[in-house]
Amino acid sequence: MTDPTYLAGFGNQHQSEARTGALPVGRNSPQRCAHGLYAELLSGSAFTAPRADNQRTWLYRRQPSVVVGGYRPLPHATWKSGAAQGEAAPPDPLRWGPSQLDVSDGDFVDGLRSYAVNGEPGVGGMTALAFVATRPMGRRALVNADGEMLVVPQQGRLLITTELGRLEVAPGFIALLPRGMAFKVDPLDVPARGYVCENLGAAFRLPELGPIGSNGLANARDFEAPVAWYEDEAPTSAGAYEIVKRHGGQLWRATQPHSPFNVVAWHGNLAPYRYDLSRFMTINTVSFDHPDPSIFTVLTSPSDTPGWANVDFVIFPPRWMVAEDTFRPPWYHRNVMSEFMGLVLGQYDAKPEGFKPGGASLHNSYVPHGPDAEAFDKASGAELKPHKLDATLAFMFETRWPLKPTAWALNDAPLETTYADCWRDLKDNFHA
Ligand SMILES: O=C(O)Cc1cc(O)ccc1O
Ligand SMILES: [Fe+2]
Repeated sequence: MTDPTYLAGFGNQHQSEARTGALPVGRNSPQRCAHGLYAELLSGSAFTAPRADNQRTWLYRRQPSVVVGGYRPLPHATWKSGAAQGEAAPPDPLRWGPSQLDVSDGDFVDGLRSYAVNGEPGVGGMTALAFVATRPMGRRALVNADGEMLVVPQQGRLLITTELGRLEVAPGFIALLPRGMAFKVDPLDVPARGYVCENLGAAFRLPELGPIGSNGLANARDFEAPVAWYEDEAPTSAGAYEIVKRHGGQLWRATQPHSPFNVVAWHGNLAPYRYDLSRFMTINTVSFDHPDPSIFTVLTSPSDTPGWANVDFVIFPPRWMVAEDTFRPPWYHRNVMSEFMGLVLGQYDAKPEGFKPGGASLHNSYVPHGPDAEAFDKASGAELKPHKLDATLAFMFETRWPLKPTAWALNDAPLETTYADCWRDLKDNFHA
């Protein structure tokens, strides 16, 4: 397929029509919509949320979403969400090798596996997941009524079809799929692999820039929403669609005789996006010391306490290291926030050898961690010339709530049993 076209800008009041005249002018709910369409409102916030946080989109579609059969439970062995679906595990650092690509043939939904969970669906928190997809979802769509889905492809391109249109993403991009909006994720290369953050809290937004000013980090104009697109099929020839719904921390399924991708026109500010992470304007020290990683925040889901994110999406992109008289990799630390990390490509400076693309780590609340012994030795002796960390892309889902690993993560994923050994050779070098 040709790359779909896009509308630029995060949070804008976008509008798009796939048939001329399908969008009503100057009103949302005309007595009769053009082309025989139905008007439907999708809200992302309470009606009375402050204007700056208010999100909603009007959909003009061939049939409304209410035309769907009754839902029945759909078992899923590895997609867990909410602290109640996690396991009690010792407060050790955890690390996994690349998530398995050779799981049995399946689509994006089949291939979702939660590493770690917190919060409660419908209340807040997040889930860190791996996905693998070896086939398209076909006539199957996912609606996550519990949370927004942030997709981080690691291997293989994806075509994501949403009610508002189509997005193509490759490794190095992210896709943001609003809570409650139907979508399907189809691999353009197989197998496709990556990570997902299921955000059960407030919708992701761009972080405040404070003294940075009015530009920088992820710039709003670089986020791309899809243009309207619908499956152009005759009602009689269509065949059933399976709607898989995430609701209350479990899956449900129903069938409907028509495609949910039947929105001919839409307008509003609740939209899916893709974002090319290479557009991130990275800021770092030009003097000394290692800044807090919050300086690399792409998107944040705030909690009700200012500054304490339900989840931050943070990246470690290619960048120049120029700090003088500084230990340049991350410092040793223990944080109240919990850190789930993944690696899209290359090496991560705190663990150049041990952390593999497609792998993951979990440093839970107050679990001590930092550079492995090899990275410490190298960085302590390095000549501090300007140095480009290149061909690398790591990321972190950082959350204020402790994370619980899942049974899959502890028993079936490629969990390393000797991770903590990477710090064993950090000797007592004290000399009085
Ligand atoms: O632990 C990690 O590797 C993530 C991290 C990176 C960094 O530069 C500073 C703090 C931090 O938690
Ligand atoms: Fe950390």
